[in-house]
Amino acid sequence: MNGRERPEPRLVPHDGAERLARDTARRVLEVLESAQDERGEATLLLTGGSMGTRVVEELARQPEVQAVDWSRVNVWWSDERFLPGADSERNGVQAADAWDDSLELDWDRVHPVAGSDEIDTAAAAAEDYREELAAAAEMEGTPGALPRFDVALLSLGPDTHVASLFPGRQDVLRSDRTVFAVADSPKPPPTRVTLSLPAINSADRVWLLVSGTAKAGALAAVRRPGATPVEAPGSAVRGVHETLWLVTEDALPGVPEDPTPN
Ligand SMILES: O=C(O)[C@H](O)[C@@H](O)[C@H](O)[C@H](O)COP(=O)(O)O
Repeated sequence: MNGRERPEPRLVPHDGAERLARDTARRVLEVLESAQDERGEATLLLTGGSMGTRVVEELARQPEVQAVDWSRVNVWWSDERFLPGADSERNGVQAADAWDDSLELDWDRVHPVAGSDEIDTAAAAAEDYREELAAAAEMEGTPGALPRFDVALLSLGPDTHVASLFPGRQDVLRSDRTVFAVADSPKPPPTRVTLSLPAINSADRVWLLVSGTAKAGALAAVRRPGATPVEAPGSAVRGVHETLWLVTEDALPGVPEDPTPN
């Protein structure tokens, strides 16, 4: 494999959403533990949506939770809904509500996107997040404008969107900024802040969660050979070292080509 090639996505079917959330939480814990063993800290890029939140809820329930030093875990979001900071529809607020207090984070290492009551516009919130990411990269000595993400969790939308990168929009292809504002989102609320596709794809591992029959069409679309990022943004996510499509069996139309039972 040369430096620019990335492994193809690996499809991992699961028997139901509960198993998917639990097994993903265990995978996350394993990655965080080995990142901390390697360099003393670990960095998680979280997603919004119901599946991302379920995975967060499951973390504290796994035996492996003890192996992670939560005070040395950095947390970022791949997208945020531009709403007041405490709004319960914010991805950061939903994750904080799902977070078990026994996992004692250092809140200085948790990086929510600025809320609409803290900063004037989504564009300004995006710029602020861009700067915060770049400052973290500089502090840890990672070249470029992004810190090292050990794992990016994403959840596939029914229209194939990931984070706030929606199909049919050219901003899916943006590479001029690591973070930008999104207007007129088809999924409410309309105004959002998102990491760009290349920023998400800078993660060592990208894991795409796909749960339920309602996502079957979207999964088929991202698996279609030749799918383009604009047609199906979920098809274009690739981690540097690993991409997993962590799916429930009911999102699969039939027997997968190369199933890796879990
Ligand atoms: O802010 C958001 O809504 C998201 O980050 C979005 O990309 C979400 O992750 C998907 O729409 C899947 O959401 P579900 O897991 O709820 O289906």
